[in-house]
Amino acid sequence: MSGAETEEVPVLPDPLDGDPRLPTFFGSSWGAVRRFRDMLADEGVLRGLVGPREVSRLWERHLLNSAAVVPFLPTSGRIVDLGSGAGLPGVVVAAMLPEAEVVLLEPMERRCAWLGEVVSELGLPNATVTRARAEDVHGSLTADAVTARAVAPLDRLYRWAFPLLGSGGVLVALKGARASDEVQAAEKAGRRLGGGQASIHAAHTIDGVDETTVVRVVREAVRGVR
Ligand SMILES: C[S@@+](CC[C@H](N)C(=O)[O-])C[C@H]1O[C@@H](n2cnc3c(N)ncnc32)[C@H](O)[C@@H]1O
Repeated sequence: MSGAETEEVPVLPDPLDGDPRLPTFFGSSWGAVRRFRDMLADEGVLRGLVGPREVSRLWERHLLNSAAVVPFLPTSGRIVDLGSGAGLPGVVVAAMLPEAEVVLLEPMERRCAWLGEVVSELGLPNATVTRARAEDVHGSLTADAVTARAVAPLDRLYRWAFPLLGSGGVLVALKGARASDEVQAAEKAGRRLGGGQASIHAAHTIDGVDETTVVRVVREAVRGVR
């Protein structure tokens, strides 16, 4: 093969594919989550929404990682997935929390088209797609909770997410190993914007799968905050 040709990435099997603990873990959302996994592995890769190397770790790195936010969310009300991208964690959240209304907020047209197809294919009546940047829907979109994965550093997330939340609303962000540094660095900005104390959690899904770091912040004061 000449150097100019596209590199073929061998698709390795996902060690968790076929693991009997997955249907048990996902319960009634299993069918939808399983179909979402297949869509990501096929069309998601072809359309450049997921890297080919991710196919062998879709369960651990993406789907279980997304499911890890669910225990930190309200089970009803409106949840906005800010910067939903390929639908992570929003699609998984919508499948697992059928009583909640989930808004997949994403500015990129191509990703919104994908999200619309996923919602329709999975038959998720509680999920909708909104094409916008978070800062452009301040004042017109409100939420009881906002989720965000791999979108922006915390201080920027506070600026984008808090105006969507009323008092008592929660921001639930999936973060990496440096979450506590980020929390510290963003503390002043968070307080100024009406956020309470951020808590950091190691979220467990199934044994043998890396825990996910979740940062949860409740929005306290709303009046007078800019
Ligand atoms: C790195 S991707 C992560 C996507 C997905 N959350 C995931 O974990 O796979 C970041 C996403 O945030 C979106 N984004 C960037 N700025 C945004 C903004 N101001 N408001 C809403 N979404 C934004 C991008 O279009 C992109 O789809």
